[in-house]
Amino acid sequence: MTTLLEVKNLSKRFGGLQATKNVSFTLREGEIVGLIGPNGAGKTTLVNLITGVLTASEGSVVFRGRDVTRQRPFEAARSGLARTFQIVQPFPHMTVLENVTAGSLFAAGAASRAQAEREAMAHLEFVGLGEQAHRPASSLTLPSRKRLELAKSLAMNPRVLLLDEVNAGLNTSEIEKALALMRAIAARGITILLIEHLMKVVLSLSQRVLVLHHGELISEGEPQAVISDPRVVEAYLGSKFAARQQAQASANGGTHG
Ligand SMILES: Nc1ncnc2c1ncn2[C@@H]1O[C@H](COP(=O)(O)OP(=O)(O)OP(=O)(O)O)[C@@H](O)[C@H]1O
Repeated sequence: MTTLLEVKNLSKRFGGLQATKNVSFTLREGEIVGLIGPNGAGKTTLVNLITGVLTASEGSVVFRGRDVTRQRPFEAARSGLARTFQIVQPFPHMTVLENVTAGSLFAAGAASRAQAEREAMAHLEFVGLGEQAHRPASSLTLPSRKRLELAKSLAMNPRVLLLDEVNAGLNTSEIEKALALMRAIAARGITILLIEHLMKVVLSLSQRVLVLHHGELISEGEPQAVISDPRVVEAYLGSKFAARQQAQASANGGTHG
């Protein structure tokens, strides 16, 4: 699998606070990689560094073979590195459709406003917001705003999509729909880095998982190996989660064996 994104020794200090420290990892074409860790671990900071919202104190980001460490957010988006924001901020007075159309026009792929609108509508249908296209963005519920955020980033025609807690606040049936949506995005060939607190989502989607703690990458690998890593259990998952997983694994083993 081709390496798309290479993060090398990325560090960010805010005054005396080390938000990320020497973080290195790669994303390969077509992968879904989960990024987990406790609150304040540095996950959003990492996404901000990769997309040029923040400038790294040290380290580099290479995207499709090009050093993009110093690129600005709009350059990152146009180059195929799109992201969602944890705090969703649509243009409230614009309709849902207008919000996404702005993304299509900005990505410069659209030849005209009419084409941008057609593309935007397709993205809205894809994320399940087709029927709300003509409502003001401010009238959407939080889960729908998260879907709008997703449609806006898809309008950039990304190669890599960095998703920052797009599933927060969803109920059980909405989570099932969200899982299907993430899979459909991956099936389009888009590589996904998924910041996510819902372990059910992380475990069902990710081929690999990265774990940040106090700004450092403390574990990386296949999901099952990562969640049984004692450092991850101690720093993030807790012993109750580990015990539940173990019980579930032996129950499944019993069924199949
Ligand atoms: N602009 C900033 N200025 C100063 N400190 C910051 C800034 N942004 C983040 N931090 C600090 O950096 C650390 C990492 O924060 P970050 O938001 O990246 O964590 P996170 O893993 O995304 O957390 P959460 O799961 O709560 O979203 C925190 O201690 C946070 O307070």
